[in-house]
Amino acid sequence: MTQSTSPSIQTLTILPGTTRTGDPENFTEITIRPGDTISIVGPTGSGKTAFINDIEVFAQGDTITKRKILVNGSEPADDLVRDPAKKPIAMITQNTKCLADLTVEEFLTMHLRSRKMENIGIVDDAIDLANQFTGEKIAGCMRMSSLSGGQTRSLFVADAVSISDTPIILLDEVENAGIFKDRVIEILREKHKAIIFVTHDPYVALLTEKRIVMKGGAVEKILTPGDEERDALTQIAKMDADMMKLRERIRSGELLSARRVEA
Ligand SMILES: Nc1ncnc2c1ncn2[C@@H]1O[C@H](COP(=O)(O)OP(=O)(O)OP(=O)(O)O)[C@@H](O)[C@H]1O
Repeated sequence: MTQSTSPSIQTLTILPGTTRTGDPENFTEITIRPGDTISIVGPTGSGKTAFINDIEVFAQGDTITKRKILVNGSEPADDLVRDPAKKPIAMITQNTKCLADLTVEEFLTMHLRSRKMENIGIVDDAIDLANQFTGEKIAGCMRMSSLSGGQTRSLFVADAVSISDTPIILLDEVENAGIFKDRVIEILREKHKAIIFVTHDPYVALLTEKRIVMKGGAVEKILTPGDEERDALTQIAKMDADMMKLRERIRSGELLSARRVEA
């Protein structure tokens, strides 16, 4: 059987806590559903990581922010919070690194076995999926410890989708890490996963449907731009593609003469 052990999540609700100065946060509730794409933006130190950490630990007024997280409208059951096999949330950060001396295939197979799932092509599916997120090809025979940052994060997102089958994926500032963010968003939306990015990247911010703006440790605004930003998104997609080309040229050792900056 290849059943998911994560429980069915219809809604995840964030209830307000307090700002860094102890005042009540100014929103009623934020509800996240499968398929939602959300970015968390704001200046350095504004509380973005604290916000997704609250989601990751299912805060119950017991973190510095005093927020509460409800699952399907209620306080989450204990096993949902404590049993890693049942946890419906995967968090992938810039610092995600795998020290296991295993091949990619062995690593994924071990994860499958720990979840009592049979490998009927799931490992291959996870590797194929990871390869859709990164331009640096991942093969099953590669050692986990030799993967680049982009490959590792792509594999962990694919692992969260294919093996953990978690309905909610949190990504903390992974934008410069060699992953195709538009593909990640597109595929996770297709697979009906909720994805929440902490980001400083304008392209990611505009690719997501909802934008939560943080300030002083609190949610300052919740934006749902809809069509209003469609033209800006087209322009930013082009700028992002140009920046990627430039990055590749610099990586390959090219000297950028002023004449040839625009590729
Ligand atoms: N509501 C809050 N009440 C009290 N302290 C808070 C609150 N929110 C965040 N903090 C604290 O403020 C500090 C900065 O928060 P955080 O790391 O979440 O910011 P950030 O926006 O992720 O910053 P960066 O962009 O630099 O990663 C942390 O020490 C955090 O614990």
